[in-house]
Amino acid sequence: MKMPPCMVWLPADHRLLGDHGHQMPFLLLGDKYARAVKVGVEAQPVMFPLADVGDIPELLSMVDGVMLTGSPSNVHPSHFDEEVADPSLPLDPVRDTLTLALIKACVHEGVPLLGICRGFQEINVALGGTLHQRVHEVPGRMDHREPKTAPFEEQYAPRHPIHLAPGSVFETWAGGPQVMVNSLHGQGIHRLADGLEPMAQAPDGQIEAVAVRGARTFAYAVQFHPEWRCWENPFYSAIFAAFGHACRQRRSLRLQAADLARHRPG
Ligand SMILES: N[C@@H](CCC(=O)NCCCC(=O)O)C(=O)O
Repeated sequence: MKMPPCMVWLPADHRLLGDHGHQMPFLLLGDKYARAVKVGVEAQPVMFPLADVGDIPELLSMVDGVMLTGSPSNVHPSHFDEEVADPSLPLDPVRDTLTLALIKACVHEGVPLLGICRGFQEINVALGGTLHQRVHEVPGRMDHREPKTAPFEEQYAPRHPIHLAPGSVFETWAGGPQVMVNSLHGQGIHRLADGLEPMAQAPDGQIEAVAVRGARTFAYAVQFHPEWRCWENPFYSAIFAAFGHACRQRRSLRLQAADLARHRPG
């Protein structure tokens, strides 16, 4: 019997699109994230448009993993008891409401979870941590933002090294103690949530990868963008391959549970 594809949930961004003053709300998912799931994870990306917090238990029972994508929008600072530092930057409160609850559910239920950039920041905030709203204005920190007017190949090019926790899976995936990564973020971890363990740091000390302490399955997040042409980068592709392995493990358990339920008498 052909196994059904692994299903990975990528929550949508919410943006107003349009011109001439007429804008409509859209639900968006970046192609490169969906493609990284398709090619790197070998799974089917699903978005569940308009999903809300009450839908999480049922929708989680239908998927094998959750991937929280990057986004130009920032996590609303009210979630870490701050005022908005730069009102010119986009926010996405609808996404915040869903993802912050979804993260807790994934950790509680043991659903494989991968956070990328904004997703990395959401995981830290959901578990009680805080963010620098403008890393580049923090004394001693580099400017981690991308050159916005440069071609995408330059924006997503390797920008700085990260030093990996000795003996960690990240060191294994990288094949050594440090590796170059891209960098496209203005926000970053300030206070690390107690439930997270740092896995990598930039030369200026900025945390660049974390693991959920005591997780029963894959539960990692990265500040950089491994989805960018992941099939061309052994480190990036190793992250998605490990995520895919965890998703397939969950799929087997899910299908076994469904089979038992079907054959349960009465
Ligand atoms: N807005 C946050 C997160 C930055 C982020 O996710 N950048 C990527 C945006 C484009 C893409 O999806 O690749 C911050 O500024 O720190």
